[in-house]
Amino acid sequence: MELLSSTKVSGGWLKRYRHESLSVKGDMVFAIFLPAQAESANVPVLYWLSGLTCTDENFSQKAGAFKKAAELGLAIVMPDTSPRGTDYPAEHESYDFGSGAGFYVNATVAPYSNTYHMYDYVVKELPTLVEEHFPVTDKRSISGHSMGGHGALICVLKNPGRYQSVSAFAPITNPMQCPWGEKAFTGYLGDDREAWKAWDTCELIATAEERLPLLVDQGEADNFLEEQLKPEALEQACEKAGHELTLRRQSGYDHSYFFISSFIDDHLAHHANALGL
Ligand SMILES: CC(=O)Oc1ccc2c(C)cc(=O)oc2c1
Repeated sequence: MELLSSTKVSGGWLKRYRHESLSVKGDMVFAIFLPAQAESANVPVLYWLSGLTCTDENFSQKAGAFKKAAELGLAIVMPDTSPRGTDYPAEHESYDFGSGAGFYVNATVAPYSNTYHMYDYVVKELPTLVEEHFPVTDKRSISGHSMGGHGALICVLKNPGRYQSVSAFAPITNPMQCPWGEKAFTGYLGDDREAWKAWDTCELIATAEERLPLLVDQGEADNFLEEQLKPEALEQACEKAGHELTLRRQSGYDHSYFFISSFIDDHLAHHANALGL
């Protein structure tokens, strides 16, 4: 692992690293915030999954999360949103597919199937690396925004027992039924829509083995609300399955990090509570 930068913030440290990933067969960059408490004890970790076009840096620079995380004694790990450094067909042509848009799946369609294994990376490889090299416990929570909200929800639903809590900001709740998801799933997973169900929150909710309560914030002035995000689909799936959902429709908020920064403290408190902080 190569340390790229180290910055003191809120009494803790924000560090960025580059490392060689086996899951994506190439270099990946991630950031970790370590609160001051990590100097004397191991602390639990919140994994933050960012949305389309983002890198590890959007959350660290715009969410305003570190003051509260420092108070709580919570580490935050921020991975990138796709493999980098390849040049596959269509990989760099649009903001919603390929580079910056890994969708947290394991691609099965060539050539993306060579390296687009963001699910394995964020669920297994990165936590193993983090828990080996940093003063953290194996108590994990996960959250994310938009494409990353979809990622956080599927990671929890597919891995009972692995996370203590989950939340999301404006998640893509039903990717099988929206343009972003249909494009990404066709490109990464192929034409068989049955295979897509294993990566769709609304499908996974029906058969989940563990039912961690979901905290979701959704801006009512979000331009992507009706066509892409579909919070009502999540409401219906949760209602049908008896899955606890706190869906907060936030008047006037859009899809930006201004929205995230307005409510991130509530999400950190939700995770801290589940993590016993
Ligand atoms: C920094 C920032 O604003 O990030 C951002 C902007 C737009 C989007 C969209 C449209 C989708 C998504 O998944 O993430 C995302 C993130």
